[in-house]
Amino acid sequence: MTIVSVVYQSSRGHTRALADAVARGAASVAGTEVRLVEIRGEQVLNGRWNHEETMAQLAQSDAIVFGCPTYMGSVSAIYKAFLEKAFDPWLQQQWKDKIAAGFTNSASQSGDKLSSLIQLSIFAAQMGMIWVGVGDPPGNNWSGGTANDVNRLGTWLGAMGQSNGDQGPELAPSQGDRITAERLGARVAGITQRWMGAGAYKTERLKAR
Ligand SMILES: Cc1cc2nc3c(=O)[nH]c(=O)nc-3n(C[C@H](O)[C@H](O)[C@H](O)COP(=O)(O)O)c2cc1C
Repeated sequence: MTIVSVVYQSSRGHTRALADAVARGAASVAGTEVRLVEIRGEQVLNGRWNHEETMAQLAQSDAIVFGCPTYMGSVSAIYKAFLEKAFDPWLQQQWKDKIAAGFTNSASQSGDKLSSLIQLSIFAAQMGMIWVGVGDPPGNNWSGGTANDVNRLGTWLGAMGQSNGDQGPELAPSQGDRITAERLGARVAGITQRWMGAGAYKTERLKAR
């Protein structure tokens, strides 16, 4: 079994919906154990995040998928406090060569969400991890497109979700965003199996048009 952890923070539930989708996708790959881990505000004390059980779980993981809402154009403060705790495993290069990926969610179509994915990917690079992006072509970029298209926000560094501020997580993010996150989870799990020598990974190709 390879272990994929999805470690996320969510205040209103939209990012949780994406985390659930990533976990669902990873679990669809046979031989993968998925761990869904929530970073919580009450775990931050005097500006420092800590939760030993979470850190122990992450140390055991072959892949870690990071996700949080975009707040003021960057990762949420609670999540940043968690990222800073990773200075401890960094000292022993504990997460080096684990597979990594990321996702974020915000209210605006852009909302400067890319900034959060850049932040997460730089973090993963600092940790010596191997970053996996979204492997899907863009959707919703033509007259017949809809928010239910796969990769409807046209992003590759990580998965994005857009959630209207007046809708709860039962409605937002869109089905397209959820499917994109699910497919990222499956991609991470498959690549992790190949990386760990535990299984084959078949690259999807598109037919010539
Ligand atoms: C403090 C704060 C800052 C925010 N900053 C942004 C932002 O920069 N861009 C954006 O599009 N939405 C922004 N939002 C909206 C949230 O990203 C959005 O409500 C998101 O769905 C919250 O995710 P959650 O439901 O997982 O908590 C902000 C919300 C809050 C509370």
